[in-house]
Amino acid sequence: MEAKEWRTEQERLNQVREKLKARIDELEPEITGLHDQAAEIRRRFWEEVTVNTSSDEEFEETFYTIKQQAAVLSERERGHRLLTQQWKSLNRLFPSPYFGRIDFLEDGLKQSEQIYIGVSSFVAEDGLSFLVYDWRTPIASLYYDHSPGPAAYVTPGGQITGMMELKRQYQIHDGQIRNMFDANVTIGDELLQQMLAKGADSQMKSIVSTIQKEQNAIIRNDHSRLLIVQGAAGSGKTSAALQRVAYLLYKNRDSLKADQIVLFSPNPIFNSYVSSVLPELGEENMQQTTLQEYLEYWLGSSLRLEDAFDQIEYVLTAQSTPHYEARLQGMKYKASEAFSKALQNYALWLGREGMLFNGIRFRDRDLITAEQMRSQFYSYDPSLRLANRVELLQKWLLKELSLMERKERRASWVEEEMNYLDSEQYAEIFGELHKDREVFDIAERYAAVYEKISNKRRGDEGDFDFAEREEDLLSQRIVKMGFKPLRQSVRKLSFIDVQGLYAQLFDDEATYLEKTNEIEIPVLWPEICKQTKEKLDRLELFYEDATPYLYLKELIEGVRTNTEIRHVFVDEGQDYSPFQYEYLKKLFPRARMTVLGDFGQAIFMQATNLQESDSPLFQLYGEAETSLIRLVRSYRSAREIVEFTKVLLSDGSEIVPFARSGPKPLLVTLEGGEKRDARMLKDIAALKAKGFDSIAVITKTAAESRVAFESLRMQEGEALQLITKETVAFEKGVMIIPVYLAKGIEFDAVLIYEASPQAYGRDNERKLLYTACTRAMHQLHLYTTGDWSPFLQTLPANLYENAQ
Ligand SMILES: Nc1ncnc2c1ncn2[C@@H]1O[C@H](COP(=O)(O)OP(=O)(O)OP(=O)(O)O)[C@@H](O)[C@H]1O
Repeated sequence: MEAKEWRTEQERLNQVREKLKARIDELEPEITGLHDQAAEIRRRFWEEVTVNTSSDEEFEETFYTIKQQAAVLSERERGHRLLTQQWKSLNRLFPSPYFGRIDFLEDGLKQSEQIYIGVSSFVAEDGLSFLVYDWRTPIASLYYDHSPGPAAYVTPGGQITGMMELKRQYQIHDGQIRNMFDANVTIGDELLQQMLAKGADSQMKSIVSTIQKEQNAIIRNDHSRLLIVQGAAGSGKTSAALQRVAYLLYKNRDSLKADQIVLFSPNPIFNSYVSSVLPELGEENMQQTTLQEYLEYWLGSSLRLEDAFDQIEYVLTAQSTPHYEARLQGMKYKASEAFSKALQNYALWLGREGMLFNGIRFRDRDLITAEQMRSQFYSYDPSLRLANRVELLQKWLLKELSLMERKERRASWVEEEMNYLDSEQYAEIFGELHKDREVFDIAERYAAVYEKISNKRRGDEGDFDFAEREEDLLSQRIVKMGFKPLRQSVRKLSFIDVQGLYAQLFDDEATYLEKTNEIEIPVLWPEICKQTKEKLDRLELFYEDATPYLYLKELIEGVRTNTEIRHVFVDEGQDYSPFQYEYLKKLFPRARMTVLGDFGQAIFMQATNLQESDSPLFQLYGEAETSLIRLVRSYRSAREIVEFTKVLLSDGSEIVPFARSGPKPLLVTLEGGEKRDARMLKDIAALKAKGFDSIAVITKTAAESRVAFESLRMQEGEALQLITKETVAFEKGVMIIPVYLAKGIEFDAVLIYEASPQAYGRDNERKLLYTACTRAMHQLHLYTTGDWSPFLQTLPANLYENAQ
């Protein structure tokens, strides 16, 4: 580019920075001023108001001055908050105020406008001219969606068309333009090249300056109830999702708060990996959770839930244990739509017969038996939904309990208890009584005044003496305390034996078919029943049972919902079952959903294909409200790695590598584990020397990770981090990690610990190997101490290098 052009741009940059600086300097005293004012108001709050409650008028006066004072305080605080936000965003802009520019001539206008785009907007003192446009403004979408030539963008007022005369990208550091490119086709590959050539980090980075057109469509999708993104490994799904959160927060800033958005992540480590992107963009983080956390929360403490990682560890390591096949069949079946239908039919059956209840017992006596509940339950109108009948039963139980409670006051244990109350309990009850007494006294005074004014004598009920009632009240209190847990458990619906109801499904084949109208069940059903029931008997639940169990619970008890949440994001969406989606939809009835995933990385048994037209996801909200966007360009890995990994997948042909070159993957064969470990340590040292500081040794399972960790450490592998399912964050360096915990994360170099047929031989292990290899950005090594996995043996030899 011409030197003159550079000079002009640098001058403009200097001017913008001067204005930024001036505004920052202007804001600082204002912020301090407001802060001090608010602090002062808080300090002297009570001095400024005179509290006087001697008469109604004084009380009212006091009330209003307090209210007024509180309003002044909150206004100062709000002002302070807003200015601080502004100050922060200006400071974020200062070192690098923008990354892009477009010159756009709108149809019908004579002069084109120069639009500079950065991470937030900056308006000149006149309050009208934008020196920098926020990347989320409607006009900024031109930058991502178009190349120079005819272009259009959509505003709330309609579409604006015109001609893009220039599209330019900048790399600016500390106020200096380091690089400048005029882009023509896509957003300059040069800048993207440079971004992608950088090293991996322990925290994900924002991609605002190089968002690609198809990613922009994900970010700005406003119309779909459900947006599905199927994208190859490294195609920027997670990146686009996080930018989308930032966009939604900006676009709906008056109505949407960050805590109304929830992201379901594959594991806790991923949570920390992505947690810095939004703050980097000046936004607060959304809520982040894992499905496991949610399931545990709703299940409560009555059952211990196996976690998804223990489940996958079982799938990958327990092949030779008895009844493995049955468990696998069970996992698949329990995640299927057929099972969800079966549960719905079961609920209909329960509407007619077979409900199970837990009787209510008190002091070793049956107060209300399960049988009584059952006959009461089935006495209600059978056309009512189960949940409505449960509600009626609950009301009935509470009423019955009140009647019983009243009767219970005369029981002999109550009198005994009164005598044996220890002083603390007595004091507590007496304290309560005292409060009652105050109420009682007021009522007495009121009644007396009323009597005098109306000249009417009150009825007999007012004529008692408080002292006489003390004993009565004491016994009332004692029984009430005894009944409290009973009432609480009725409110929590503990009288429904959900566990028994779920277990009863697994009694035997004939009754299962009868209760559910099912026709086809897994071949090894008897063994599946046995495993499920044994687990339940131990008050535990397999991971695959958790969602069906909660689903059944809700069919019976009614649905629980969270109406606060407006957007649900599900990352690694291929790992959720149709059941789990159904559950999330019910749980968040007011939310839109964005599901991001890659069926090529579906490593859990309950996987859902996201893109097939018969995918159950399309039925979730109906096809009319669902959009599917596919991402096929892979940005993470160097071209040679993408060429290699895409052939690993049987249907990966549509994955397109980004043109960034690196060494071919290296396949290293060694004799024995000791030699392999020694070679790996040597290779790690060499990779570090090349400047790679995020290196992962990826194993198939957690068990293998532990072995690898010990063995490499014994051979002097210094500073290795072992990553387990409990790890919540990681640092750059060398880590040993099972593949299912490395999901969604990336490393400069990846070393596959053992790529033998034993490790990656079965069909479901193909995707596991693919997932592991696609974590590599720049370099990929695979090791074996025997033969190579069949998935590697069939790869064309020109895709990799060999070493001994
Ligand atoms: N438009 C972009 N500009 C710059 N970098 C990008 C862009 N899109 C993606 N990347 C980079 O590519 C890498 C992979 O992105 P990301 O993790 O979002 O992909 P993903 O599709 O979620 O991958 P996976 O399915 O493997 O978890 C990241 O380093 C990300 O920064």
